[in-house]
Amino acid sequence: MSGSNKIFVAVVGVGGVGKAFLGQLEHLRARMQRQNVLLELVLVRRSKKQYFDNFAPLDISQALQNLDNSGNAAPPFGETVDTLAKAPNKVILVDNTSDQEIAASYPKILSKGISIVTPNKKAFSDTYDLWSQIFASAANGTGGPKCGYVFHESTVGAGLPVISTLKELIETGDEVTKIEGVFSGTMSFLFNSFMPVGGGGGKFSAEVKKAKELGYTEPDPRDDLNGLDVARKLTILARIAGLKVQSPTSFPVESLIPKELESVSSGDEFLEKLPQFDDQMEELKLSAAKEGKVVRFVGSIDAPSQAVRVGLEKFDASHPIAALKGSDNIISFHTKRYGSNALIIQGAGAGGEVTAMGVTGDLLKVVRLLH
Ligand SMILES: NC(=O)C1=CN([C@@H]2O[C@H](COP(=O)(O)OP(=O)(O)OC[C@H]3O[C@@H](n4cnc5c(N)ncnc54)[C@H](OP(=O)(O)O)[C@@H]3O)[C@@H](O)[C@H]2O)C=CC1
Ligand SMILES: N[C@@H](CC=O)C(=O)O
Ligand code: NA
Repeated sequence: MSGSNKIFVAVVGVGGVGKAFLGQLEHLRARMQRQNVLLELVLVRRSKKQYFDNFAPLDISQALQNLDNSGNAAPPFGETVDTLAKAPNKVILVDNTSDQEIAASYPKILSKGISIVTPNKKAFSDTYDLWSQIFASAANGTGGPKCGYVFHESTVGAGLPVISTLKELIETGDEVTKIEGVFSGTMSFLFNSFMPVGGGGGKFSAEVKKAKELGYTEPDPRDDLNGLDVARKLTILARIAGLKVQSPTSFPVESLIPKELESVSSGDEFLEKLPQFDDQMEELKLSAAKEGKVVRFVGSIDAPSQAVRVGLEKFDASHPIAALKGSDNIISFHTKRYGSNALIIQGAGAGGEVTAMGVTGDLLKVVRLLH
């Protein structure tokens, strides 16, 4: 197989999503090989360790053991990027972390010709300036053919085709007037299980622990409960829709973090103390039940007024949002073309495998663009 048919893959972050991604990479590698494209895993990295053997291909099924047993202390991330930029083949960097510093270096990575696929929301929902720099440095932005490509489907709705759908609506000339729905797998799971239609449900704090165990929450679940994870997703969608949203804190975001726990120092301490506030959530449940309703955590973007909001809302039991199950997201695109019947996307919005699917799908898009 000629060198030009070879593409190097470097994986940073091997938690819930990263592990599932490695499994899917193995499957994709076998498929691509039949099409004469060789995907070679050449680097794996976690927070403190890195395994890299001068671009020698790693056995994907052994990569995690190699990292943990034979990996070296991770060098500064910038050094790793400089090494990857010298690769004899095209490189795709898969960022499966939620690291802000890695996210901030995307423009530099792309301008060195390295492509990026990622579920990390940080870069795309930070300042508008960083957003502009990323797409000014990307071959699928305005950066030119020597730059890398960037795709981030799993930053909204995990593997659900939310970003690709919104882009296609816009690129084919539709006018998006409103985007609304449930954008968090964690929040969906919490309210569906703590406040199900018809009554009952577990303690709120116990459901938060379950959501973490199921791999739905951010590494620190406070990033879900403070509404910021949903605010980041809405910032990303609003920007794709053409709104110059400056940051995920530039519009109203309702937090579910009890005032008394705002200053606790760690996620573990937060989870330990959260049961003390279950009564407050029970009150919320009872007051909605008195009106025959349930509460859900939703978000919306109104394009004409440029209004974005994130928070709790009450719904009748018959509403599709009230009837969601598990970690399901539901996202409605109201557009000129779709008229009074919105285009609706629904399905699991969190979890390792479904999130990795969006990342692997993005990797495939880059592979096709590079060939
Ligand atoms: N889980 C989900 O359902 C979804 C997640 N996402 C996004 O996917 C990303 C990963 O989530 P998830 O897998 O659940 O998170 P995890 O906490 O399970 O895994 C994070 C991984 O990133 C590694 N990591 C953290 N910081 C660094 C760093 N500076 N350098 C190298 N590696 C680092 C961690 O290292 P170590 O192993 O050493 O701790 C770990 O392997 C996040 O951005 C999240 O927002 C998006 C959609 C859905
Ligand atoms: N924590 C997030 C993970 C996916 O983006 C969520 O619960 O939706
Ligand atoms: Na998605």
